[in-house]
Amino acid sequence: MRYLPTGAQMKQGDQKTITEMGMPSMVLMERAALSVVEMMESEQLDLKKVLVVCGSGNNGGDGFAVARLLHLKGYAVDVWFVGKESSMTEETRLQKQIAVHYGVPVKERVGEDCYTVIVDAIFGIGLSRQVSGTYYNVIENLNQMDAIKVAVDIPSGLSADTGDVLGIAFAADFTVTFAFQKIGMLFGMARKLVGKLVTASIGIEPSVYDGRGDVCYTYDRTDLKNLLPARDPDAHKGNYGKVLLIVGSPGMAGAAYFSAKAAYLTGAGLVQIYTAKENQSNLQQLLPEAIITTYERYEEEKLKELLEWADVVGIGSGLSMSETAQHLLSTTVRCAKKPCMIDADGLNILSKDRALFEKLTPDCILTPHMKEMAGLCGHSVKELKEERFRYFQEFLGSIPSVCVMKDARTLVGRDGRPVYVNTSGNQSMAKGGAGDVLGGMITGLLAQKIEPYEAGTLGVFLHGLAGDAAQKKKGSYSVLASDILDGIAEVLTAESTEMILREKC
Ligand SMILES: NC(=O)C1=CN([C@@H]2O[C@H](COP(=O)(O)OP(=O)(O)OC[C@H]3O[C@@H](n4cnc5c(N)ncnc54)[C@H](O)[C@@H]3O)[C@@H](O)[C@H]2O)[C@@H](O)CC1
Ligand SMILES: Nc1ncnc2c1ncn2[C@@H]1O[C@H](COP(=O)(O)OP(=O)(O)O)[C@@H](O)[C@H]1O
Ligand SMILES: [K+]
Repeated sequence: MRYLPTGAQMKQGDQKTITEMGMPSMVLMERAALSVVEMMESEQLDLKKVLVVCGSGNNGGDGFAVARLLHLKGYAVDVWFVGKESSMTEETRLQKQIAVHYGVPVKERVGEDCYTVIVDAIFGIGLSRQVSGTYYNVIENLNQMDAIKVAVDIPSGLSADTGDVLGIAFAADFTVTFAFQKIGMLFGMARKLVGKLVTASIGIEPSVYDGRGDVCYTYDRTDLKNLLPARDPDAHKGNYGKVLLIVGSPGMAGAAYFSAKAAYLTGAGLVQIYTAKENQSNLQQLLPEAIITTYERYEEEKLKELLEWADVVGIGSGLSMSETAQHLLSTTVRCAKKPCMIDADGLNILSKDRALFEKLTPDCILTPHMKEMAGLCGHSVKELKEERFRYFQEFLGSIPSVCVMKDARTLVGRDGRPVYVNTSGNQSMAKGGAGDVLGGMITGLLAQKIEPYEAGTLGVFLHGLAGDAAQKKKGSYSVLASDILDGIAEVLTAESTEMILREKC
């Protein structure tokens, strides 16, 4: 698990380390600078002539320290100080003095010199407003220079909170960020402007955020072993849950297939699909492992019997917005009284039926993509993209359920729990059927008695890993939902092989 702080939260982490651990600010800065130099050397950058551009804040202080360390290693370095003397922090003033004492040339302007590497230490997480005036011109100028570009902590001009470009931003080839990747680096233009990212440990420990519900987090592959439910050698299929999937409509057998197969591949014990009669023979051939039950019209008693049978329910993928679909959803939400994943058309129906929306329970998990989310919360997709955290939190405050807001960076949350930000997955997954697979996976995890919030975070993470495995085989263009299904098996096979090896050791 890895925290993803905002700029302000990172500052609190710095301060806590300084005041509570007694770690001097100058030591943190030295370690930050050392990590930048280490990256530049290990990446074998051409350090023939380096320009370090420093602002007046502590980001500039890091820059002066980087320049001094490079100078002492014998590299030719110039510092271009573009900040204001009057607004320098105490640490930066000190770093500037030290650099000057060691003989580092500090310039007020740069002329025609050619540099092989440019280090950007103008603004870090303290950027608080639009970049304008001289700073704008400097960054514009640096972006036009023909050199390898290295950003200290975050490219200057990028918001550490949103990834927005505040006027203009340094376009880095490499960024060395300190202690934690900042949340903004995952969104918007940041993904293009950060370049290759190195997260350097400088003495600020993750424990600075322990117990805080407001700091977002993500998972890495190494977390998987602690997240997956154990498989008991004495188990029978009943141990891993009975899944009822109310999915698919005439012409939408695929959604039923993808979600049911995904539930099985993720570990569910038994999967029953309740779908339109027209899909029966197709589904029986596609997935003989599933029980297929069908309807021609809405039958309340039959549905209630199936809801009684199930341990968990998944509803909505490819369901359509027909009257039958509306009855199916309404009865499920009102009567299921068990964990229930609601996807796709289930969500579209919910956004039009506010009385039903009010019946959502803590056992429900909604999986809207941005357009479905717009329908549910009443904000446009544009607004959601611009202020995704604000509207997501607002929505969580209005429901007792878990919400998985799907996008290139999917968010998972529940009111009162921290927001999970997914960092697995890739652009090859922007294809029809990928969401059906996710819905099935989450339902499969619910069936294994994982709580809805954890089923959401783990399901989304695993789904992305499965997409990454698919992309390795099929590239960024040709991945189909069925390749993501294969990816689930690949990821879980690798993980269970490791589990077996660990048990034997
Ligand atoms: N002890 C610490 O606090 C540590 C800080 N570190 C570095 O310090 C950075 C944060 O330092 P600061 O909080 O001093 O902030 P910054 O160095 O990011 O810059 C803030 C300064 O820029 C000004 N400013 C903000 N936006 C502006 C704009 N658009 N136009 C003009 N001026 C603007 C602010 O008024 C302030 O003077 C981190 O990113 C990191 O590089 C690291 O050395 C680790 C330890
Ligand atoms: N660029 C991307 N990067 C990472 N994940 C992606 C990307 N594009 C799509 N996905 C994932 O693929 C899934 C698509 O879901 P959805 O839009 O509901 O698809 P469908 O309804 O066609 O099945 C979501 O889980 C989303 O997070
Ligand atoms: K910077």
